[in-house]
Amino acid sequence: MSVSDLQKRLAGEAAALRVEPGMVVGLGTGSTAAWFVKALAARGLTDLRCVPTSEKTADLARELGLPLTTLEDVSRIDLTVDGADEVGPGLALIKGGGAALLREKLVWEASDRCLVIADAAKVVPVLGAFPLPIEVVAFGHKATANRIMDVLIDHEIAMPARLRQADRGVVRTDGGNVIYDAKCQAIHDPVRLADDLKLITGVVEHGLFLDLADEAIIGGADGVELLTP
Ligand SMILES: O=C(CO)[C@H](O)[C@H](O)COP(=O)(O)O
Repeated sequence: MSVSDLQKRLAGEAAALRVEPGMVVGLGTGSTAAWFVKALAARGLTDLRCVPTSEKTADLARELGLPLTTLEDVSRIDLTVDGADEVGPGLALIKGGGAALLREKLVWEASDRCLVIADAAKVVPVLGAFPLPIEVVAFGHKATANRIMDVLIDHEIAMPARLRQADRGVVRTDGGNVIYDAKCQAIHDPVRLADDLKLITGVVEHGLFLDLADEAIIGGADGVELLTP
């Protein structure tokens, strides 16, 4: 197992210990969240109800016997545990590397507590080295991308956002949207950028998760470290 995988696993296992019987738990998406899901299933807690943030996580949770529910069927989620692509100052995050940002944000916003889990390499002094995912409605997405570019230029970001592709062609999210990844290098005003992106018609969501995380468990060389905003 690679060093980063080991650190992800440590963080996921530590987070699973935070879950109590009877809780409604939000299950994040990605390789770190998968460690959490496996460790949670291994605890065999009773009366859990789990809200997955993607079809992929739902499949894993189902396979491991975790009881699933949906955001429509629960009024609140007690605790959501999810990974991140970057963890910046104040626990401002970039998420969406796994294309689940919209469902993730919906689940996070319905949660009483949100716990981020990550390996140490994800902790950064300034957000933006990881390309910022922006989820866009497929209809007219090239026109929307032009308007995203205008906003990026206004934020002194010169690189155009790139349509996310995989081996099988353009990546579609679980909701059928496409993703543009914006190479920002450094995001100096994440709050203004988040607001400006949300104002563009056709932008469904972006991967800036600001003021949402309550705590982070970071896996490192010497075990786990806790971070708070
Ligand atoms: O936001 C996400 C998915 O949309 C993931 O949490 C993020 O990409 C981190 O993934 P990993 O744990 O595999 O590094």
